[in-house]
Amino acid sequence: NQNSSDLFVPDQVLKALSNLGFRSPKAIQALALPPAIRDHMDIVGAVETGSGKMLSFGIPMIHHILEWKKGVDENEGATDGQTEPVLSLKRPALRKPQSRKIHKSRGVKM
Ligand SMILES: Nc1ncnc2c1ncn2[C@@H]1O[C@H](COP(=O)(O)OP(=O)(O)OP(=O)(O)O)[C@@H](O)[C@H]1O
Repeated sequence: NQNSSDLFVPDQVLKALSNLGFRSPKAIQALALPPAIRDHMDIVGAVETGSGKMLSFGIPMIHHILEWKKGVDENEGATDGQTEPVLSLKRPALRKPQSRKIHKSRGVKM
């Protein structure tokens, strides 16, 4: 099993995942996370239901939001000329417990 720390997942997200009992990535996550997080690539992945797709795109989204937030904080709150991330999930995805818990632990409003 590949360790989650090899996947370029931010430390605070790793901690949140560990608190949820997620200690090693599912196959789709191990494949999708490095190119999505490190290389900012767009990914198309097809695996059967329940294989872990949600966090394959959810974790890179959180990573990009944290990067954006860091930029805003460093500019003392100024957002001029910056793009604000908008997270839009369909209802079934929002109902998933890992969505709520990860966002809550990072203080991101949903
Ligand atoms: N790395 C992980 N370790 C342990 N459990 C995980 C991990 N990633 C996801 N899970 C759990 O596996 C289950 C299925 O994951 P998920 O909902 O992301 O699959 P999915 O492929 O998005 O499914 P669907 O196609 O139905 O949307 C969930 O209960 C989720 O909490």
